[in-house]
Amino acid sequence: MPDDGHGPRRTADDHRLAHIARTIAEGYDVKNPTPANASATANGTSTDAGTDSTTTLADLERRATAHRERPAYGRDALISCDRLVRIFTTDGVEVQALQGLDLLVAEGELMALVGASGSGKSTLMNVLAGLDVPTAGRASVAGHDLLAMGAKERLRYRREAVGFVWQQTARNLLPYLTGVQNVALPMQLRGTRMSRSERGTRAGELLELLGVDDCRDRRPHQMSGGQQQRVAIAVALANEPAVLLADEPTGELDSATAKDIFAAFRTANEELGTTIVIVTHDQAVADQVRRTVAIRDGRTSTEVLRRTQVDATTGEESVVAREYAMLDRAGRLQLPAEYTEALTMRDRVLLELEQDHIGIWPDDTSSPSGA
Ligand SMILES: Nc1ncnc2c1ncn2[C@@H]1O[C@H](COP(=O)(O)OP(=O)(O)OP(=O)(O)O)[C@@H](O)[C@H]1O
Repeated sequence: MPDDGHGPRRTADDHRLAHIARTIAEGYDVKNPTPANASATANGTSTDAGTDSTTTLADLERRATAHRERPAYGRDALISCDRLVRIFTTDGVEVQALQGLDLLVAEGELMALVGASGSGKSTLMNVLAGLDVPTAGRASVAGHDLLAMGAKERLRYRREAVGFVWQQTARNLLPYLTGVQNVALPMQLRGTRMSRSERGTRAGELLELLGVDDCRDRRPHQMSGGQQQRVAIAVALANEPAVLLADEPTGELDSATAKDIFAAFRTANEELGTTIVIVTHDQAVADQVRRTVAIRDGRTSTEVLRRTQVDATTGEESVVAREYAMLDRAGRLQLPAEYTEALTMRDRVLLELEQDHIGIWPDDTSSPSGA
């Protein structure tokens, strides 16, 4: 570019170049760099749109097109949470219960959510259940935008798209109705064209599927805690929701009963194809699902995936579990506390890109020998 001593003079092409760069930077989410148009530093901050002196106009146009045409985040997922934030304000004090949480759940999954007390699990479940509205971010379930729903759609969403089972058995069932009446009630409230006897038949079938047909004519106080929870699952499934949410459904039960309840969720998942998300503290429950996502400080932090492996020589089956750390769209990675503590990693770490992995070392410049 010619410089006449009054600063660089811009040609028409330069203006076009600058315009395209702006388009990329604007349409392009700086928190969401892709290798094609930005890079992430070790602490997760992103650089600009990645232009340098060798970038040509054609490069920029290609990047702008690629950005426009990239598939939307979570497009194929049944549940999609995109940088979800929920801030509670009580007496002027702010609590960030969800701090940019990302989560995708595919249709037909049965997954567990775990995390320390106060990590944000119930807050997330309340958002997914349509009972609470996030402060920022995006969330959609079965095509419903949870931030944009009006009151009418929200009510319909809660009646038809999701079913929930709470920890407190008493919260799930109406005490003066029998098992079959409890299950038939959501169908009645939904206003389906089913006749009373059709509703009764479907309710009976669900109770049978979940192994509690003997609770048909009993009121909740005549059922055990485990039976109440299985009837509660039938209630939650009454309107064939796309998603079943359960917040500590085995929390009030002994471990043998908890196992039965989990088996009932598995039946619902396998027989009806319902997508199920279960919050649990119970490691035995978490161990029985293919995918367990851990939440830490209002964000998804690690994920355990289990798969069945068959020994080639003996033919024996075993379950192999692998733990993964979540890499968010800004390139941020939350390292497990036990790893960072074991190597006294704090504040800053050294990164090195290898051919098939990234090495992470403690910052040796902060030690006297490295200074
Ligand atoms: N309505 C509310 N008002 C103010 N703060 C809240 C509210 N609900 C939740 N919080 C706060 O948000 C944070 C996350 O709470 P949440 O109930 O989601 O955690 P959790 O992981 O479900 O915990 P637990 O396992 O104990 O149920 C906590 O610090 C909690 O005190």
